[in-house]
Amino acid sequence: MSHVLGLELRREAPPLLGPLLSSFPLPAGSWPSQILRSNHGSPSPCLLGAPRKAVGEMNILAPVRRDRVLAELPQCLRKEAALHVHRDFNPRVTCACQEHRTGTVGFKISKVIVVGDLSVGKTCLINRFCKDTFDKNYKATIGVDFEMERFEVLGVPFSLQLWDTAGQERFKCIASTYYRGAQAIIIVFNLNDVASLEHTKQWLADALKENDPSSVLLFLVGSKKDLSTPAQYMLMEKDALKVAQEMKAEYWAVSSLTGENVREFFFRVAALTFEANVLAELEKSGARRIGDVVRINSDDSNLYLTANKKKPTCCP
Ligand SMILES: Nc1nc2c(ncn2[C@@H]2O[C@H](COP(=O)(O)OP(=O)(O)OP(=O)(O)O)[C@@H](O)[C@H]2O)c(=O)[nH]1
Ligand SMILES: [Mg+2]
Repeated sequence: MSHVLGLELRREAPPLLGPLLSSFPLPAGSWPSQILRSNHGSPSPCLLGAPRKAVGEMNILAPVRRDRVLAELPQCLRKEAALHVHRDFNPRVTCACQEHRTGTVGFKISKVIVVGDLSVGKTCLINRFCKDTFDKNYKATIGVDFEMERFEVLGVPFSLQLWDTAGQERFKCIASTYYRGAQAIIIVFNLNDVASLEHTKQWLADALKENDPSSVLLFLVGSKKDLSTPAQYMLMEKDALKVAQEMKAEYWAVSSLTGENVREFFFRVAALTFEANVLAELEKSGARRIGDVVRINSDDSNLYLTANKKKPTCCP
């Protein structure tokens, strides 16, 4: 155990999770073990002794919920700012799943970090998807929190660990120590606050310092859509699409209050992370054919991450 700025951290995963987490990167072996929140946007010392949410409590081995099963590729929101616009999963991925050649995918936890200004709605977004709840009162995240969400993609079990980070400047140093090893970065801004959109570039730069920009998947998410009129939304969307294109991120607009696009968005994150993971496994295992290259940062204006469109040899 150790204490970082008053937060108690467990240094080892429980034995049961050891093999599952062996490939899961964490800074210095640390695990956050509790959610610390205040009721008015500031830390409350009385909460420091609150019951801990241990890693062992994560619902990692429970059966996959029926509504977390993905048989088809969920589509992007806007073709102008999408990671790719293919209608279906990469055929090599579909084929590998049918033939049970997905390597460690299915036993691996993919790390997704959620960053953005304070109060943009990161925690509410995660809670809407994972718990189907919405809290209208602002409770600042202190440091980091996480939720585990299990999926079944093309018949293969797949888990996302969603890391909810603090947007408040004073907690940023704690949160940033958890950026490392992300497979996807979700940068959230408030659709009703243009400054929060401008700040997304800095959030991305900070998150990329700890990650490999060539392999991480980026999502730019506008929150609180329910608070914009259609006209206001259209104006903001124009700017947001531009920023997303510059970042090579996939653009989404959501409301955690109404639930609009929340499920669709996280399904898309799960599907694209899964697809990238299986392709990486195939590459590692040597199944990849010479010349069948995954291009990152493609010149194709719509496709930031795209695979060679030639038919694979393993499928008809
Ligand atoms: N109307 C509306 N309010 C929202 C929505 N999402 C979040 N909020 C409100 O915005 C406030 C901040 O939400 P949080 O999710 O706590 O924000 P956060 O980004 O996690 O903030 P930090 O933890 O400080 O970084 C809360 O009062 C929420 O109720 C939304 O979709 N619509
Ligand atoms: Mg929060």
